[in-house]
Amino acid sequence: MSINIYNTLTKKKEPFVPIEEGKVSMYVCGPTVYNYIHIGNARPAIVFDTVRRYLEYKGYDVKYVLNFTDVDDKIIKAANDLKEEVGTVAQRFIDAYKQDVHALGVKEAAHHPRVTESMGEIIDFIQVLVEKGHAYESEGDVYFRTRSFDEYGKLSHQSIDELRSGARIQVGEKKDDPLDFALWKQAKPGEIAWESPWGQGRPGWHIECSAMAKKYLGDTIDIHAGGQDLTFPHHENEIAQSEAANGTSFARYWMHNGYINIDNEKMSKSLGNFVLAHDLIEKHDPRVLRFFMLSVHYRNPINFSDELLQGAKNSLDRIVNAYENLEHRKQSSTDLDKSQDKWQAKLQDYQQRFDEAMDDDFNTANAIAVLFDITKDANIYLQSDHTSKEVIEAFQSLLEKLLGVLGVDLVANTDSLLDEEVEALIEQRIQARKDKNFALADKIRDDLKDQNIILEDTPQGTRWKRG
Ligand SMILES: Nc1ncnc2c1ncn2[C@@H]1O[C@H](COP(=O)(O)OP(=O)(O)OP(=O)(O)O)[C@@H](O)[C@H]1O
Ligand SMILES: [Zn+2]
Repeated sequence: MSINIYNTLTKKKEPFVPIEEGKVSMYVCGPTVYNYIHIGNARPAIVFDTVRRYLEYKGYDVKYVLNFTDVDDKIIKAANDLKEEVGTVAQRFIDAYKQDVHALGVKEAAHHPRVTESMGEIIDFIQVLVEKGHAYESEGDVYFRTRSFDEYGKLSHQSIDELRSGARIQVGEKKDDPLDFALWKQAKPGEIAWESPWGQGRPGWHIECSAMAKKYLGDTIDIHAGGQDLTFPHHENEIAQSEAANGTSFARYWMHNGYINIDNEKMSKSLGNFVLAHDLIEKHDPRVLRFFMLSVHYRNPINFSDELLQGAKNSLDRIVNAYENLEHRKQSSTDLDKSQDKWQAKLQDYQQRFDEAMDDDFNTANAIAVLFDITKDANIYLQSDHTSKEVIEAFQSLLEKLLGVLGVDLVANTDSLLDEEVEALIEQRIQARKDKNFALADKIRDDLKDQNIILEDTPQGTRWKRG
């Protein structure tokens, strides 16, 4: 059976057919890095990582790209408030993002493009739009001419007339039509800026994703994803820019996750009703947060509460306990068990049911229900007088494999080192080298690498970063 994906573009579940057999290109809109992420921001990171993991489990080679918006109004404001450089603030929160999502079991992306490192591609992209008559300069700004793109509104299923009736030109905007949007913004005095054919300025938000997706994944990508609030205007505008410039379809499947709410209101930085992922991870095993997110279908809203999180913890504990009981029982098990075939067949059936749930638009809630059934059966099996090592191992390896698809390790993840711990290890390594204990120095370097921490020895000393 094929994987069916709910496509926001068609409002239907459609069988997934990649552009190139066996390969999937996936672009996920990443964070604007001016603050720590809250658990709402963690939701797209976790659900689309799970989509990726399932595609990989099904044998696809997935190229996953997630961008960082490292210059925009909010970051500039944060930098001014903190009296720091924009780049310093952005780097701090990129590191924090990587640390948080790594702790949450999110696999590393193939590329993490940043706006400030993609200025050439962004300017070229805007130039093509200007040349093709889809964009115009106005007093140092450049705007996309929305009415030049006939299909504008197709993702959010709104007609251009409906959209226009609600739009107003804001003070300071120099555009012809209220629906036009900025591709390039002239710099205000003293603001961070880049040189362009239209003078000093910086890109608008939407254009970065069109330019970076093209650079890393080509004109047409398989899956484009993000939170539901990005559907309009961000993704609508990405489609307009990319299809107008490239003359071909931009993304075949558009996926959007639902919100994490608090008291039925969207968790957001601006409302101040947020729980930082970082704080939650310090108090709870990060696997619980991941498991909690996946216990609801990704398109449904989640109303966050401590009780729900506790419920997820109890559920995960049940699975982990069964796994550990299997481990204990393994030693006293023999190879002689006549019921072996029956259990092996049952386990195969469970895997099939898990796959069916995931094939149905990545229904992790139903997939987790299958994991509970396996757990229940494992407990029943453990009550038999005679248990077979092979059946025990089959139970364990199925649980490992299927939880692995959900990105949940059966063994607690202790590898999210704090900055101070990394620095202490680096000190130890420096000492080891002074002592000519190169074996220890290399071991520390390798251990850190396993934790996604890269060391760089420079004449000024050892620098480190999260990979
Ligand atoms: N409450 C939420 N539930 C689920 N996803 C969310 C929530 N808030 C933001 N997202 C998603 O998080 C990702 C990161 O977005 P970004 O850093 O731009 O956050 P944001 O939208 O500015 O957050 P906020 O709304 O808190 O200001 C986006 O895909 C966005 O759709
Ligand atoms: Zn985007």
